[in-house]
Amino acid sequence: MTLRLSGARLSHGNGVHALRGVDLHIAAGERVAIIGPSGAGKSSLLNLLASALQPSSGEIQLLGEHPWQLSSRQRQRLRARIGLIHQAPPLPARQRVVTSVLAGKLGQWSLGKSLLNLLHPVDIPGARRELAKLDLADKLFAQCQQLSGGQLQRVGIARALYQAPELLLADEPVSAMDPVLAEHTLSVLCRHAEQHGTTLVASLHAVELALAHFPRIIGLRDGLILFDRPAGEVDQAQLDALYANEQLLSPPAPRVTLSLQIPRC
Ligand SMILES: Nc1ncnc2c1ncn2[C@@H]1O[C@H](COP(=O)(O)OP(=O)(O)OP(=O)(O)O)[C@@H](O)[C@H]1O
Repeated sequence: MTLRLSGARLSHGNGVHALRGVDLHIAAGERVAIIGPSGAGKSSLLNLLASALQPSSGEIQLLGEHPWQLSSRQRQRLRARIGLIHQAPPLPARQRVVTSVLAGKLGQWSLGKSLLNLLHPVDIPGARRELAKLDLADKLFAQCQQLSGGQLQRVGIARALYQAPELLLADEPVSAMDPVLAEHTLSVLCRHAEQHGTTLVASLHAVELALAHFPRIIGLRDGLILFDRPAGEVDQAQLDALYANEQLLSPPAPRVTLSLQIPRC
């Protein structure tokens, strides 16, 4: 079993209840997309699963551990087994891409090797290999500040691929990419997960990409799971209910092409 949430609630510092009692079980090797309207709690859920945030109440089990019952050192070791891809990767502006990618293994390397890596990249071929999968090998020695938003997202993904974690979490990983790159990048992520037996959980605004690439879809709304079903069973009525927005005059629920609902990897 990879992860389990029981009655998980999360309130942010300002009192906003981002998650209001989530029960969830995801088995090892599953690929799951989380969809839902803005503010539904998708990022909050992923941060909970990354053990970056502690639930206000309820239980969480990750990779067979109870993260908040561990010492901080043990929790650090658990986090080294989890990769979190951010929508806007927090990479130092002047850092070289090669160093950013290799930093994916900092949690697994000794202090000596980590420090050495800051002075001179210790595995340039490894970084080049992951960047090449994302068509970014030519940026190996560029500074992060020289990259576009979509290129930065791919550096963040290359870093997570290099880390090769057991659990890979991705928060809107392709939001800054054009449709062709987004499609390619999700294929790379899914193929990596399949080949390594990695559990992959990604939040996505592009419903058609979620349906096309992920066998299981979770619809989140107002901090609660509205539906949790195989991609092939998600229908337009469920999507309409998920994205209904009474505040807008004409709610534009996404219309999806059902022919895209075949998982490709
Ligand atoms: N750090 C924070 N402090 C206070 N409130 C927060 C914080 N992060 C998120 N929230 C609130 O928690 C709720 C859920 O936010 P979250 O970012 O998890 O939603 P989301 O589904 O990822 O949204 P989006 O699709 O727009 O990224 C929102 O009401 C948001 O305003």
